Amino acid sequence: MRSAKDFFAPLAVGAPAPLREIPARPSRAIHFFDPGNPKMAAKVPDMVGKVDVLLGNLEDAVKAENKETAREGLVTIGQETDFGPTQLWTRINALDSPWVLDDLTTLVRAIGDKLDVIMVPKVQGAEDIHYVDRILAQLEAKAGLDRPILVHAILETARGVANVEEICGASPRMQGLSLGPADLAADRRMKTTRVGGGHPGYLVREDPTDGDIEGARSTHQQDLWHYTISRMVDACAMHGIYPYYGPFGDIADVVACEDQFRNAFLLGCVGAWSLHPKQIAVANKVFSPSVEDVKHARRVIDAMGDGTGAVMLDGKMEDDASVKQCKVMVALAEELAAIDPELKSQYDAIEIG
Ligand SMILES: CC(C)(COP(=O)(O)OP(=O)(O)OC[C@H]1O[C@@H](n2cnc3c(N)ncnc32)[C@H](O)[C@@H]1OP(=O)(O)O)[C@@H](O)C(=O)NCCC(=O)NCCSC(=O)C[C@H](O)C(=O)O
Ligand SMILES: [Mg+2]
Repeated sequence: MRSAKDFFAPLAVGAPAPLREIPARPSRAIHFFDPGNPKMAAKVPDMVGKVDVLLGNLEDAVKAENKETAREGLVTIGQETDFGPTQLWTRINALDSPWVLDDLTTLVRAIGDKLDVIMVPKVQGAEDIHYVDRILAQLEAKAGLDRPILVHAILETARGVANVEEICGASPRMQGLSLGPADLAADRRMKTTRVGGGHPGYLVREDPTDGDIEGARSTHQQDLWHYTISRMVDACAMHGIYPYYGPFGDIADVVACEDQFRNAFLLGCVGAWSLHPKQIAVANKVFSPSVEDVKHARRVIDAMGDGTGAVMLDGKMEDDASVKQCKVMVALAEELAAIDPELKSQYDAIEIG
């Protein structure tokens, strides 16, 4: 068993000290690109400043024969690009794959100073995070880095979901969790064939009228991911890290994508993956509090004075607990306004009278 104090010490001589708090950096869209695909790579410089996170993907969706090209492509992009306010993340190959060791050793040495977060796929338990944690400390020491690279786990196996709390608390490097609905569905033997989103067969039907089971009865599609996202949100909140919805594979259906992202936002997620440039705008919209919500939150905070007691506002009771929710909303709006001038002007224009 480790002492709590062990978490304050680097895991390798010369490695940077672990962080005590994970910074709340805007990450509404984690935009995936294949660094070995010349067309996608060419679009990266223009995306800087327009998306919160650019993620060079090395794992699934990159063909086995292109793994080295993708890794080298990411090194070139990392070295040649000024990322400004945009974070640079990567998704490495799975820990049991033949590529992961080279992914880590190459990337930390070559672009460790640019990499903010390493996303680790198919994390099963704390042992996977401990493995990455120690290797990263050794590589950071060797590369002379002065800040730790953070780690993000994808929850995409039944074992990972069962161990979600210990995964989140396994290292001070843990930045957050994403749902990996496609791999998770396969691992759970769910009978779906999609990458995220709903399914028309997963529904509840209204009770029959007068026992007429053949009569017209409305149905309501349910959210396949509600349970997993809720578990992720609780585990992340408990450990002071951040939950994300993962991919929505139906690129053409931006309407359903927006709905799925919004469900995640309302439940507590801070962002989602974008697989195609058109999904960036969807995520940026959904994961930014609306002007109406920020206005209402500011009115409640204003009406609540020192934040204690109870008041009536627009016929509704507000108290210590509702003001706390409003502060979450306003704090997020302020973080986003700091990097998004358009949002800032919208929020600044709010009059709370
Ligand atoms: C989904 C795609 C294969 C679609 O690509 P394409 O058919 O080329 O789309 P378009 O013709 O509409 O593209 C228009 C132009 O935009 C460029 N493009 C497309 N996608 C991106 C991108 N992500 N970043 C940058 N640029 C992009 C195209 O090259 C076109 O350029 P041009 O011809 O010059 O105009 C493709 O979007 C794609 O591969 N996306 C990424 C897929 C991915 O990363 N998948 C892995 C994540 S999901 C996952 O792993 C599952 C998860 O782990 C789980 O278990 O659930
Ligand atoms: Mg996956």
